[in-house]
Amino acid sequence: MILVVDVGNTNIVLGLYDGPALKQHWRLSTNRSSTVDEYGILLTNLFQIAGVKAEEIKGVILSSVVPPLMPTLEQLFRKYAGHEPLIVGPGIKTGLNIRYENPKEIGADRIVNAVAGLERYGAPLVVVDFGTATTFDYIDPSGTYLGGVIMPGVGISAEALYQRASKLPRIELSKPRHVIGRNTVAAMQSGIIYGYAGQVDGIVNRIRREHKVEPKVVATGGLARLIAEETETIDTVDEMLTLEGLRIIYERNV
Ligand SMILES: Nc1ncnc2c1ncn2[C@@H]1O[C@H](COP(=O)(O)OP(=O)(O)O)[C@@H](O)[C@H]1O
Ligand SMILES: CC(C)(COP(=O)(O)O)[C@@H](O)C(=O)NCCC(=O)O
Ligand SMILES: [K+]
Repeated sequence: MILVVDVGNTNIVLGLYDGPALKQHWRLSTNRSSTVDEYGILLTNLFQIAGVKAEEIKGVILSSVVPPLMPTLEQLFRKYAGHEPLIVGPGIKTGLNIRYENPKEIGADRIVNAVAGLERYGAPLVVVDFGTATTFDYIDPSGTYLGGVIMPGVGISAEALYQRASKLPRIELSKPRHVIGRNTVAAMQSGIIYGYAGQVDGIVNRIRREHKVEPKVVATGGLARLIAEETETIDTVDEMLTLEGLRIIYERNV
């Protein structure tokens, strides 16, 4: 079995693959101050609950967009999973042809999503990842990664309203029944959810026009399902896309 790990700004998602089959997956919060042993306790408990022995793990692959956590995580997998993790970054074979001005600048999660997306859905393709930030990645009809769009995430957008306007509360990210809110919370939920869906459709339609393509559009990330239901342009939600990409990249490097 191999352990795949995606470190985002909000969550660390782990998956355990037996060949191509995802056996288990877990979500931890990304805590920049947790120690190796604190994460180690979590990992050990998760393995124990799932009935997995550390010896069964043949390798670990890690993608991260949180550089300060890297030393802790590298040590974590050395100490608690018995492996030096393969890190998605310079020197690794992804099989993806990239045309970003500076490929080193792209978040590893975006590369991983593009690899899995291309493998599963083909090109042309847009992958939308609803994480702390929302990212769009565009792969042209020839299968080349061209770049994309980064916008404030759904959670960040809601948080900004609460932080900056005295009378606006923190809200639950759920769909209101109507677009016209008749109280503050419903009005804010409408703005965030329906507004966000409109932004996503706006970006995808702009990509279509600028590139004269009809790409397949796949969404992933913590909040994908909530928003995708309200959009007109997202075709599929694939929650495990990032984990799948990590598994594919691992196999391309062993
Ligand atoms: N299964 C879930 N259901 C609902 N919300 C979720 C779920 N997982 C994550 N979220 C929320 O989605 C947001 C983005 O999460 P995630 O995709 O893990 O971000 P990142 O990759 O940046 O760490 C966060 O606000 C998180 O609380
Ligand atoms: C855009 C991101 C912050 C998204 O991260 P996430 O929301 O998954 O935590 C991350 O992919 C990142 O830090 N990217 C570097 C800039 C770039 O991709 O060009
Ligand atoms: K992510």
